[in-house]
Amino acid sequence: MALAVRMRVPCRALLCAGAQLRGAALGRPEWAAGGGDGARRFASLRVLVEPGAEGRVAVMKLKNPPVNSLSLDFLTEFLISLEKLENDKAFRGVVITSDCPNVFSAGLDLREMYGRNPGHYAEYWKAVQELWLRLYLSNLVLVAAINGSCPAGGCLMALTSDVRILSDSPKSVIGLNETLLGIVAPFWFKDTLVNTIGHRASERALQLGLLFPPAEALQVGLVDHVVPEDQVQSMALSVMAHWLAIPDHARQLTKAMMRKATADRLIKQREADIQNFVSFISRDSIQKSLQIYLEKLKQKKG
Ligand SMILES: CCCCCCCCC/C=C/C(=O)SCCNC(=O)CCNC(=O)[C@H](O)C(C)(C)COP(=O)(O)OP(=O)(O)OC[C@H]1O[C@@H](n2cnc3c(N)ncnc32)[C@H](O)[C@@H]1OP(=O)(O)O
Repeated sequence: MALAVRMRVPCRALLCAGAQLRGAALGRPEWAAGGGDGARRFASLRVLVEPGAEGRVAVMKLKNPPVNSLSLDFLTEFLISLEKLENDKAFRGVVITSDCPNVFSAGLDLREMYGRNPGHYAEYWKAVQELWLRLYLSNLVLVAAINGSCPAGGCLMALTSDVRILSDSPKSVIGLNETLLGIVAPFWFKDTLVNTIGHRASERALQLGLLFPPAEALQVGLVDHVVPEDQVQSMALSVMAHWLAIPDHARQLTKAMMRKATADRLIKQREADIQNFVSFISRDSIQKSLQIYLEKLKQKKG
């Protein structure tokens, strides 16, 4: 039954073209015996996977300092790790969290979208699509333990989870803030948000590029729980236990029923979406906006 609902998306192209070529350089994740409970752990350079609870749950820690920006290499490693977990029948759920202080993920890596060539933009966008499809259609229970700032692509990752727990900290803002950068969230980012908080709230959030502080994120339904910083992971594991009490096949079929139509919209036009992205991001005006935004980030530091 579980096989019937495995919604394998065509990730092979990415994993072959990207990951295998990069594999050696990236320090391909390796399984290693670990933990007295017989659970396994593995690590790559930028993704650390540890057993969470009773060997059924893995905790995936994003470890791409300083801000877990989603570079092409990071995406590739993340996808390899996720596939390992999907293929290991021991695991039924994954908690996704950050190993970088105060930041869950700064979203897409702006350096992948600025000053590169069209071929690079196309490769990068394909990887971003793949990340979304693999997470959104995952058979695993995914819980995002959001322990810091979560803008744009970081928010997209969190939105693909089944449950979101946000730390109660002034740094923990979350939202699709693309318009603040002078860029536009693609339709599948928008669809994911609409599916979570509804049309009107999404319209406002997207146009204004809102980054919601914890109380507001909870109120609008962008996250499900707000807890003190030191309780984010324990809360995630406790919520996970609740979800794992449901038989997998019934939960997976239900998840597929809820999400398939949204995913299919992208699957049916992946190539067109890539071309659209490449021509959009290559525009002089968009490159200028990104340059200004990157400079602002640097100035903030000085
Ligand atoms: C039609 C439709 C078609 C398609 C149209 C196109 C659609 C594109 C969709 C885009 C989705 C995205 O995710 S776009 C990305 C949006 N992301 C953001 O706006 C977040 C920007 N970052 C921040 O706000 C902050 O860095 C934050 C995450 C809060 C952490 O603050 P901190 O004070 O801890 O750290 P900082 O000092 O700011 O940053 C540390 C270093 O990391 C760098 N850095 C920060 N964010 C970065 C990022 N996203 N990519 C690369 N580098 C980043 C900074 O420049 C610094 O570099 P050094 O100075 O060198 O050390």
